Amino acid sequence: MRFAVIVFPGSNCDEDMYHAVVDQLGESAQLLPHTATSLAGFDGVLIPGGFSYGDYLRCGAIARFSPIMPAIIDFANQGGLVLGVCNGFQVLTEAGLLPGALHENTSLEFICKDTELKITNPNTRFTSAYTTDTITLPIAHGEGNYYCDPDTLAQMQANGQIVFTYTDNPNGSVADIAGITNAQGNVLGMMPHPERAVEALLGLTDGLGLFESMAQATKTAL
Ligand SMILES: NC(=O)CC[C@H](N)C(=O)O
Repeated sequence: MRFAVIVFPGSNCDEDMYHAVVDQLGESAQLLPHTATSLAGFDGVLIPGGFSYGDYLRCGAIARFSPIMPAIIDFANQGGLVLGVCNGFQVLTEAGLLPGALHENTSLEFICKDTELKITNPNTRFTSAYTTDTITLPIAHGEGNYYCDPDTLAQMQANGQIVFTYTDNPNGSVADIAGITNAQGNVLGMMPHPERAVEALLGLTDGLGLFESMAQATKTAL
């Protein structure tokens, strides 16, 4: 499987994402600058965390207009797997590829700690490799407070689009939401960082299952 890891000015988890899929998973990947305009030859897109364009206006609001975005939107609309983590999740909501928005944490503080997550939908292209329903991943964000209107929430619940929830909500997210997919299930956004939890040396390994699930889903589909 060949992943594109998108690099915006201000991304700071791009190398971690690359390390996770190449060094830990054994798949191939390429760091792709925000100025690129094509995703030809890639089977999956990883939008990493960070502070794209300095978080000016709102997190992800400027990245959403970068040259690579039309290609990402096309890729997603054709059913390609797209993962956005943290700032990547914010970019995906700004781009309209995922419903809702990320507000400031209710504490108005940047929160950096390990969190326990419940896998609320194990039957997705991002979670199928997990054999447990509870995992621990780190969070590191100032604007992770997920919001959507009640109708959208009900629709997502009915469609199984809520994939991860916090067991102890750290940021005020509606329905304890930590990660969601689009209705088609090929785009996932999540605030916790799976790429920071892929080897014992980092203290956590629960992120690996997510990348394994993506690789399996792509190989099955090919
Ligand atoms: N780690 C991240 O991607 C942080 C995202 C964003 N800059 C925030 O603070 O919410």
